[in-house]
Order: sequence, then structure tokens, then C-alpha cells
Amino acid sequence: MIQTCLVYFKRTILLYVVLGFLVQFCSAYGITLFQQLLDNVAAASGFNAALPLVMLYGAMLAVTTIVNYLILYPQTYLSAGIMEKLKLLAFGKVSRIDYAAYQNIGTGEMIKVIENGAAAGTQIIHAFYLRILQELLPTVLFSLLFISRYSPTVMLIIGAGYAVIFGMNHVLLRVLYRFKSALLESQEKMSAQSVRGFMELVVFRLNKRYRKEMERMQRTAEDIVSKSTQIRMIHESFFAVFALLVNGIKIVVLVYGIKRILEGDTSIGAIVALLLFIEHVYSPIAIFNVLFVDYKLNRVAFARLERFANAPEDMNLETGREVGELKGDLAFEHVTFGYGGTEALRNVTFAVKRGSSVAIVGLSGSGKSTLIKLMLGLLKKQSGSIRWDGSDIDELKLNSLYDHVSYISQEAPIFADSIRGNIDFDRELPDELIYDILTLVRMKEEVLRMPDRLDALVGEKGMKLSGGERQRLAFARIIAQRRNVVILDEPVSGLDNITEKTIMDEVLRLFRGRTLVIVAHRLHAIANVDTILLVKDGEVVGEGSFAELIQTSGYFQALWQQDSRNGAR
Ligand SMILES: Nc1ncnc2c1ncn2[C@@H]1O[C@H](COP(=O)(O)OP(=O)(O)OP(=O)(O)O)[C@@H](O)[C@H]1O
Repeated sequence: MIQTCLVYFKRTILLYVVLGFLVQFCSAYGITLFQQLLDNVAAASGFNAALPLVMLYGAMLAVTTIVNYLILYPQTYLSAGIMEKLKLLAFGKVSRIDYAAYQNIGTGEMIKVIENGAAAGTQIIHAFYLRILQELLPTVLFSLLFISRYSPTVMLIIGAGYAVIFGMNHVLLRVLYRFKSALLESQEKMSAQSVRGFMELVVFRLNKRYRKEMERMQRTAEDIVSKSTQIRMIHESFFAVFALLVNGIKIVVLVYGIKRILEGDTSIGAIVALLLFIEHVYSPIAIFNVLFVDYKLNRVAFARLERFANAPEDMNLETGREVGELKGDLAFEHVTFGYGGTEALRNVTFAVKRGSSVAIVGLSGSGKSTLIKLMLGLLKKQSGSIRWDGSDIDELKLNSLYDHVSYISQEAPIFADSIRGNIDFDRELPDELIYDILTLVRMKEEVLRMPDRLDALVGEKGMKLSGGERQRLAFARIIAQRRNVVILDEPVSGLDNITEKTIMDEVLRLFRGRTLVIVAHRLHAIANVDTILLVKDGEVVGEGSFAELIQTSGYFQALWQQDSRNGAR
């Protein structure tokens, strides 16, 4: 991901680095000019001789200021750009990630991984790599270059100082790193606790859980405060020792310089310049120390994003045979599937003829949704075959199969958009057509009552709608899509009995002639489908029309009686 970003922003990075080198050159050259000025004055060579140097020095300061301002452009552009690019790269991954891998990660965690990882990645590229390249490196290079012009001996002393500081840094970082990772863990814990408290507002409030949660968070907060203080103290100890060392080197240079001035070997200006250069040559080390600690910690968060970026992808989405037309024949043959080590479906065999309607019926946890996800290619069978129009699903390009399939998931997939956006999916259907569809799903009146009507926003996951309205809106979408195969996973659970029956009958009427697969808990709603598949503990235990099954299957009769007791009829 870092490489992709570097390639994507290569021109801006080049500009940033070139400007960085320019600033550091001007700054180092400015010191040399200052020294020449001082020596000119000391040598009493006259005002006229000093004037061109003053002008040049002024020009150098002006150029430094202007370039320092200009550098803000690539700096800000890169910092914001890299962050958004990393998020986009991660989002691209969401569109390809293997569904089973996605289920293992979970939405909340995935959002956190992307947010934290993108911020960490930006810091790694921008605040670490690029800052070293465009600020620290040229500062050290130019300082050493100019110092060597004054005294190679001082350059050697500085080199020795570098070695001492690097050794010190190494030891300190190890201690600091341990403390910082403990702090990071506490911060993640705090964040997880607060997210949970926010997401579970109703459950927590009704169960009076907030007091306990607050106590727990208080303990975590105290932990964070204490660890942060310790880290600061350890980190600052580096700077205290560092400052002592640099001052020591300055004193050595000063003594050495005074001796040489008295011997007439050097000028006062040269010693002043040397002292300034020493400051210049060591400040990158102090900065590097801070950057390196952050870099190490950011690596932890970024590694999590990279793990997500390397998660398995669904290779069938874009590869395989193009599905130009889907007539709608579906066949499962001896299909077996399990989650991890647990078997969820065993030797499942059934066929759905094009243009017919099938309901999948069974108790909760019997494997109905798993069957649906297998026929959609979201989950991958472990053995057997699943065929669409005679072709194994593993050989088909899924993104082209999806052009012919409408699907409503169990959770009624309404997303944060308008009523219109949820129905037409950016296809810009005329209002009259959308209202006609809303009439079919018994929702037109409700939409007309909303102040913004078709443009009314439905909130995150359709939270501003009732459960039944969400489901009716999802129905409106599949009616608008007019595809040849329609797959509905418990589409009517949020509706009252009368609306449920009316809408299901409407769906059966509208989709007559197309393949319709419906998972349903309440049997009376699917009494009119062509075939019912009975699923029990991951196996198909019966198949037939409603009339046939009620005659022949004891299990179906039991389900029907339970349904009747629940007052569904
Ligand atoms: N991602 C998963 N990881 C592990 N086990 C799972 C996963 N999803 C489902 N299961 C298990 O697989 C079995 C079948 O689940 P499935 O969702 O297919 O049942 P279902 O018949 O659709 O149930 P319901 O009517 O309650 O929606 C259940 O035992 C369930 O706990």
C-alpha cells in the first residue's frame, strides 16, 4: 500500500523533496554568509565591502522564507492525499474481499482498522519517510559539508557524538516501545468500550449498565493517564541527556576554537558558524528520535490495515465466464458446507426450474440463509456442485451473474440515502414509475406524507423507517430492478400479517415467469409458491407443494401447527 501511494503521488513527492533540499541549502549557506559578514566587520574592511554580503544574506533569508511557504503546498496536499488514498485502497478491498473473511472481521472492527491504519500509514509515509528525505537528510548533509570546510576535526567529533546518541536512542527506544504498546492497548480498550456504550444505547440503558461501564472506563482512563505521563518522562529524559551532550560538544569546540583564534589559525566568525552548525547538525537527531518512536508505533496500526489489505479476495467476482443471460435454472447437487469446523449443510440436493417459485422453510439455525449465500456465490461450497443454467457457479464471473439477480437479505438492506436512491440505485427512474412501484408495495401514502417525499433521507441503515417500511422499500427496489432471478431471505418478517400476505401475493404475481427463491418463517405467506423445500439441521428433508407436504410430511405439519398457534393465519 505504501508503494502504491508513493507511485501515485510521485510528482508531488519529488517537488516536496526538491523544495526541502533548497530550504536546507539556503539555511546552511545563510550561516556561512553570516560568518563572512562577521569576519568582514572584524577585519574592518569597510562598509562598502560588507554591503554586497548583507544584500546576499538578506536575499538568502527571503528565498528561505518564500520556499518555506511554498513547501506547505506539497506538504499539506500529501498529508491529506495519502490519508484519503489509503482509505480508498482499503475501500476497494471491501468490494473484493472474500465474504467469509469479511464475516470474520466484522464491520465495527473493519472501520476501526481502516481509520487507524490510514492515519498511521499517512504518518509513516509523510511524517517519517518524507520528512527524513526532505528535511533531516539535507540538513545533516549540508551542515556536515559546510562544517568540513571549517574543520575536519570538528566533523570527526560530531561523528563520534552521532554514534553516542544513536546508542542512547536504541536503549531508550526499547523501553519506550514497551510502554507505548501498553498505552496503545489501553487506548484501544477505551475506544472499544465507548463505541459499545454508544451502539448499545437501548440495551444498556434499559439494563442500567452504564454505571458499571463508566466505572470500567474510569479505570482504563486512569491507566492511560499514568502511562502517558511515564512515557513523557522517559522520552524527555532523552532530550535532557541529548542537550547535555550537545552542550558538552559545543564547549569542546569553543575551547578548541578559542585556542585556534589565539594562535591566529581561525576567525571569530568561523567559530560562531561552527557553533550554529553544531546546533543544526544535531537537531535532526532529536527530531528523528521523536519520529522514530511514532514510526514504530504507527507500524503496529498499519500492520493491521495491511493484514486487512492482504485478506483473501473473492476471485470469482471478476474472473470466469460472463453471464450474458440468465434463464434461471438452479440446481444443488450433493452440496456440503461448514463454517470453520462446524458443518452447516450436508449433502443438499434440489433443483429450481426457471420461472418457478420456491420457498425454503425450516427452524431457526437450520441452514436456510447459508443456502441462499451459497447460491449467490458469497460463500463457497466445500463439495458438490451448484449450477446456474447448467454451469457450475465456480466457473461464472459473479459480477456478471449479479446483473441478473435481485436479492433482499435478512436485514432488509436499506442504506443511508433517500427513498429514491434506495429504489433506483442511481438509474434515474422517472418519479411516476417509482410511485407506481411504491403503490405495489403499499408505501406510496407514507412517502407522500414525508416532507421531502422521494428525496426524504431514510437515515443510517434506514433507521428513520419502521422495520416493515424498510422491507417494503427493499421490495420496491427489486421490483424496479426487474431481473430474471429474485432471491428473498425472510423479506416479510417485519410486516403485519395482512400486509405480509398482500405483498407476498403481489410479489408472486409480479414475478410470475421468473425464478423466485424465498426463505420464510411464516408459512401462510408462501402457501402459493410452486415448491417448498423443507430444511432441517442442514439437510433437505422434504420437497413438494404446500398441499403435498401438508399431506406427507410430519415435520411440515408440525411447523404449520406452530405457525397457526402463533396466530399467523
Ligand atoms: N458466519 C458464521 N460463522 C459460524 N457459524 C455460522 C455463521 N453463520 C451461520 N452460522 C451457523 O450456521 C448454522 C446455519 O445458519 P443459517 O444462518 O444458515 O440459519 P437459518 O436457517 O437461516 O437461521 P434463521 O432462520 O435464524 O435465520 C447456524 O447454526 C449458525 O449458528
